[in-house]
Amino acid sequence: MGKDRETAFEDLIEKAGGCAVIDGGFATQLERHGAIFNDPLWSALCLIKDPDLIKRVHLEYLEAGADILITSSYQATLPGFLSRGLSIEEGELLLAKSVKLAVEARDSFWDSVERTPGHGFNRALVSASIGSYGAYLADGSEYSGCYGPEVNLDKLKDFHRRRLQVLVEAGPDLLAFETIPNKLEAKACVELLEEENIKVPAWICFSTVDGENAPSGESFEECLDVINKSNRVRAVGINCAPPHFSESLIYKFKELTKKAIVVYPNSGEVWDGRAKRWLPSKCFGDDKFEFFALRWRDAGAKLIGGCCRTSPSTIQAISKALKNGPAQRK
Ligand SMILES: C[S+](C)CC[C@H](N)C(=O)O
Ligand SMILES: N[C@@H](CCS)C(=O)O
Ligand SMILES: [Zn+2]
Repeated sequence: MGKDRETAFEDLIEKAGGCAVIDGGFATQLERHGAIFNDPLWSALCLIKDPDLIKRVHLEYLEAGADILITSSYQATLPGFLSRGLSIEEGELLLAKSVKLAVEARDSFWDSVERTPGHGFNRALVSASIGSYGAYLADGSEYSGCYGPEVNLDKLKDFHRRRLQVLVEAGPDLLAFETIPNKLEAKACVELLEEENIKVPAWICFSTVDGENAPSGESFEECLDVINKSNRVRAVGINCAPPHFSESLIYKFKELTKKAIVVYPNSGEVWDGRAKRWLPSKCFGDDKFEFFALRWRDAGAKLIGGCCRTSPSTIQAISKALKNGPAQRK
């Protein structure tokens, strides 16, 4: 990996004025366009059924001002694809395709704005999503951290290994481990990055349900201890948790790590893993995200975006708050 690629992450944060904007809920936006994910593959179904829609949603987030696109691979796994009758080769092609679609969207968007004076956009980076084991289980355990006694470190590493290799081979700028719910899985990710000699900069994000600890009940102090040992992890934070938890967690993480801090909360709604639906609960709108984004930046976050149930308009509100938004092209 060349020097430019190694520093692309830090360079982007600097170019963005000290705080880069991540995109918003990806599955959410696919669903708004009519995709249906009542399925163990959840949004990865779209990689099979409607890849053009994936590209369209990436473009919508770029238009909204996202500096970083997260790929559609959150729940795309080889065992998941195999259980649908696909071959290993077909599954690997779909994983690579998730990166390709985001890179194509980024490149075509950048081609279209690059020469417009004062456009206000940055050339976005593509972060390959690696959802937790709990996401694959599709039983809500990315929010409980309860993987059961038979799941050990080796099992988690085996689960993540081949997908990680295929995604890295496809050439993303970054890696996004998302909704990690316990220390064991954080350790598996860290060890895997080392064992596989992964040079692509990674972030690791935890979910939380109490706003203080990982969903497993383990403290972030012990979780971050594991992560701080790795130079391959460049940022750490929280995703898909209610936004009102973010500020105090940024302060907590600042005490626990020197790594860049990343937050991309959901809307505040709660996922019912059994019923596979979002429960109506306290929900924060775009105006609140605009307000919160400044507080998160002031608290020290370097990457800010949205997760489930947020949309391009949420990202536009965040971008407006953090950098006066991109010039509107419409
Ligand atoms: C981030 S959650 C809403 C993703 C969906 C979940 N893993 C499931 O399949 O039920
Ligand atoms: N990147 C995924 C995260 C789900 S928690 C998405 O936005 O759909
Ligand atoms: Zn989410």
